[in-house]
Amino acid sequence: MAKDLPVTLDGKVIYHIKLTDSFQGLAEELKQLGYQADQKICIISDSNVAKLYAETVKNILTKSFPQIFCYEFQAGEASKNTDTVNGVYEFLIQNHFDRHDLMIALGGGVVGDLTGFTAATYLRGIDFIQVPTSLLSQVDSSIGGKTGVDFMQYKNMVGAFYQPKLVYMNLNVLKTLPKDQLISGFGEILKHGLIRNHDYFLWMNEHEKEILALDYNTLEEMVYQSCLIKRDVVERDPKEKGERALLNFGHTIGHAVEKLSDFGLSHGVCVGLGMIAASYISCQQGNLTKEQLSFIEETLKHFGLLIRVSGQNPDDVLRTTKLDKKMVGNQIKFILLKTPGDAYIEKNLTDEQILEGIFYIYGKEN
Ligand SMILES: NC(=O)c1ccc[n+]([C@@H]2O[C@H](COP(=O)([O-])OP(=O)(O)OC[C@H]3O[C@@H](n4cnc5c(N)ncnc54)[C@H](O)[C@@H]3O)[C@@H](O)[C@H]2O)c1
Ligand SMILES: O=C(O)C(=O)C[C@@H](O)[C@H](O)[C@H](O)COP(=O)(O)O
Ligand SMILES: [Zn+2]
Repeated sequence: MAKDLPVTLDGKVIYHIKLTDSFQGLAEELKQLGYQADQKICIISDSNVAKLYAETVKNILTKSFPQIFCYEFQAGEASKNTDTVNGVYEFLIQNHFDRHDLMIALGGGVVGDLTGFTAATYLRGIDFIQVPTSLLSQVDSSIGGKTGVDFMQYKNMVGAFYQPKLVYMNLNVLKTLPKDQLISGFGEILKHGLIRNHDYFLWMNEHEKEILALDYNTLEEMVYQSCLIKRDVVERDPKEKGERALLNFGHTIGHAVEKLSDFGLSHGVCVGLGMIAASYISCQQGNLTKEQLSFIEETLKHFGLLIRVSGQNPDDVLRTTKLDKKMVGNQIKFILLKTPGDAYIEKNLTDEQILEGIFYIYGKEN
């Protein structure tokens, strides 16, 4: 049975998040949304996902939508940039895409962020839908309309809030996802529990075995609960004026580690490290007990995430953290935990306090 989560903005349902076990229902969903046979569709995918799923999706759609085009780019974060966007613009122009046509992001967060940004800007905006295929993109990046690309090594520096018309996921594609990418997804999932729902964090602990064994029903419940948390936050604050910033828990330091690793460490792993640093700072602030910090560390470890890292200089990490777009004046907007399951925005941390958190994940606790 498919699961359906509507996303409401300004009192109106803007799109639905559909959790299914195949791509078969996609053509029907598009028809229900009013798309017609004379509209062109451009499927954007990366080199890994295209090989596995582009043909299948194309075949499913062709009967109802005969004008299907596929564009593929090299997989990886290094492709999430304006050069790749230019390539997509060219392809759309060459194939005469107009404002009534549709783009489909078939892939992980890189494909989703890049396709969404291209859709937001091509002809001042054409429709797009998200068909997320990585765990991370199913639980996080396909929802909420943050689109964008990296610029000069700065994460997500150029982008737009632009909502998809549909988020349609086939959970069975997780079977082909490499293990390290599954682990990356756990980073954002555990983040959802830590910022908003401690019971969900505990549920993850209790269901670790079934999750790691990819038991379908448990995975479906996990993805659903995570989508629910993210959906609720972005509905209340679509443009990150307040509460949505909590979704950045672990990202302030995490983005710096990600950049400094030259994107060699996955997004979710870096978010995990950032969450450990932020949890340590939360502990130093007197919010979390040492036992709570240890429990968070153990949980991340069980799901294959890193809790310590090496190879970078903590001072460089602090410097890079301070180059992030989340700076307000000279102050970093930092997300801390009041308690597991309840996060808040802290704008008054000193460099020394942040550095302590960074030192902690580099195994150099004072
Ligand atoms: N917009 C948002 O709200 C948001 C939220 C979280 C993360 N992000 C962004 O998302 C990106 C990370 O996304 P990601 O982790 O999906 O990375 P990704 O898109 O690079 O995908 C990870 C890898 O898995 C492969 N892959 C994807 N689905 C597969 C499948 N079913 N089978 C086999 N291989 C598959 C991809 O080809 C890629 O090699 C980052 O750029 C991050 O900044 C955005
Ligand atoms: O949706 C959000 O809001 C998030 O912050 C989700 C994050 O997991 C995601 O990595 C997001 O892309 C970070 O956005 P940024 O604005 O900090 O670059
Ligand atoms: Zn993230």
